Amino acid sequence: GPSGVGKGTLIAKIREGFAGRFGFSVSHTTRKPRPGEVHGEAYNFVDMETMQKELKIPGRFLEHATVHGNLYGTSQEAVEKVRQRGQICILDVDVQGARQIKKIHSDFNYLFIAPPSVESLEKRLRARGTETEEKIQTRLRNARSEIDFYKENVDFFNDVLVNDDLGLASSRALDLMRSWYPELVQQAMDAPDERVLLVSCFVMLRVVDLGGCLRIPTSILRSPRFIGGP
Ligand SMILES: Nc1ncnc2c1ncn2[C@@H]1O[C@H](COP(=O)(O)OP(=O)(O)OP(=O)(O)O)[C@@H](O)[C@H]1O
Repeated sequence: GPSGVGKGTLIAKIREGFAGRFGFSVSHTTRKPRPGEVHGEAYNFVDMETMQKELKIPGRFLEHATVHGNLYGTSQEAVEKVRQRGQICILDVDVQGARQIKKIHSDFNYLFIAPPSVESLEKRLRARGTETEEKIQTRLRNARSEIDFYKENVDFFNDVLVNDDLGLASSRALDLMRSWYPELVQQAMDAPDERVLLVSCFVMLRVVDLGGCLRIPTSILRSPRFIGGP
């Protein structure tokens, strides 16, 4: 999706929603870090000369693009690192990047994040306060062409998500991940639940009570949760 549509925000929500199950591949970029962005976490920040050299190495990058005068790229190594940790890899790329990756990996899932309108996108870019007026205008022009690509190539994407209300969009994103990766649902069902905790409490209370140190009222012990009775 276009710059400022909320890709980073929604990726964070997905990763929070399925703790440890999704990994974010770290892209390379020649753009300058924004305040608070850490090298190797937000991006691998490199200079133009280094990036151009690395792009010439066959198989080093899955995709690369020049966006707003800066080079961005996803290395094969970044994706492999995430997979080796047993995580589902999320790639945060623009439409140009997605088109290159799809030539190699048609088996990946492609999600287009759309703004409710170009006007709302403009508001968000301004509110984020990270761009100059000139950059905002360039990003809006690019956004219009990305939205046009989506409209003309709906089948390119496995799905589209309109990032309107953040709470609703996040919950739709989580539902979509559950439908794409059913193992996420299975793992949640396999996780220990409160019944295990209750049984442990019961066993502990019984042991303590047998020692005569604790008097548990019989009304509690007879409650249906305390299966063993007094
Ligand atoms: N649903 C939403 N409603 C209002 N504001 C939002 C919503 N989603 C994200 N934002 C805000 O919009 C701004 C842009 O979001 P974000 O940085 O996640 O976009 P992005 O698509 O990752 O942009 P870029 O590609 O430029 O990195 C941020 O300030 C974010 O807090």
